[in-house]
Amino acid sequence: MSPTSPTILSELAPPPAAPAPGTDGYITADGRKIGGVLMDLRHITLRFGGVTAIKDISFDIREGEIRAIIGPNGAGKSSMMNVMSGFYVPQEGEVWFRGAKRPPMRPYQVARQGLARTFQNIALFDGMSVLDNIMTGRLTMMKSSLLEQALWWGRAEAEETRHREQVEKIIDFLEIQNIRKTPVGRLPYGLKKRVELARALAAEPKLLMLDEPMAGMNVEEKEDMSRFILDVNDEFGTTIALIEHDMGVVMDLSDRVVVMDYGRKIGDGTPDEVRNNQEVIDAYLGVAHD
Ligand SMILES: Nc1ncnc2c1ncn2[C@@H]1O[C@H](COP(=O)(O)OP(=O)(O)OP(=O)(O)O)[C@@H](O)[C@H]1O
Repeated sequence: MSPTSPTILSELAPPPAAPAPGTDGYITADGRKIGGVLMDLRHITLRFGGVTAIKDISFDIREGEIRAIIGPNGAGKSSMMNVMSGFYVPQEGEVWFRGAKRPPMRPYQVARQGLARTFQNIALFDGMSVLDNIMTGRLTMMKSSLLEQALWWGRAEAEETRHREQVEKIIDFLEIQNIRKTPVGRLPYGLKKRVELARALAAEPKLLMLDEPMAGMNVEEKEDMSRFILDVNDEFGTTIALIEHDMGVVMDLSDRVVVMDYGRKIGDGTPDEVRNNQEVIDAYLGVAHD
């Protein structure tokens, strides 16, 4: 591995113990409970050869929070999400999750710790039904052996029933009952994004990461997706980190916002604090948003 390239799919390592953090939380203006620190990113630096995508950035995400990462194109937002999801291991810095420092581990191991994500470009199986796509979200939770699954035997049968029940709940919650048998390739864009959200939720994550969940959507689809994000947070208590370019959506949904520019962090705070931060206005917002 080159010292100037991030480690991808790095060495297997046992997952650390995951005690819940004990720091104090707070109650939001709309009555939601925000808990202690769930993920803590400390002095993260990520380089691709000569390009420094992330320069010494630190921030945390609290339990129950909706946390946005914003910034202009190329600011390093997706790279940061890839560090959070374990896809890239940064050259410098530490990722702490549920009170423990995370050693280098494969993304599926990170997923087993309670992280799930959606992607900027939809990553679903077009030829498979909505239901089957969502079921793939539970793969990291399946415990029966391949033989048991092939023979539909013992544990496999009980497991499949339990997974199906959970998936059906999510289908109801996201109001996609009527398309559950439809191949994903036939769906309009907004619904595909909703199916991607459903698949991520199927993994029952503690931290759900959404990379541009509204990209390419019309106004109505954005309203629907905003409502679902709020409902997921409220109903399941899922902590949500999202990258989004639509400032109206970001300011409406988020409890706190991190602002990146050229790999640096130039702002971090509540939507009000961020939109009144002069460096953020100069670099990104241009004018303060109402
Ligand atoms: N795999 C890679 N190899 C080399 N350079 C990369 C790689 N991924 C990202 N970069 C570079 O790192 C910088 C940050 O890119 P990144 O995609 O994280 O930004 P972003 O804020 O998510 O941008 P956008 O809003 O356009 O998606 C850019 O200069 C980009 O060209």
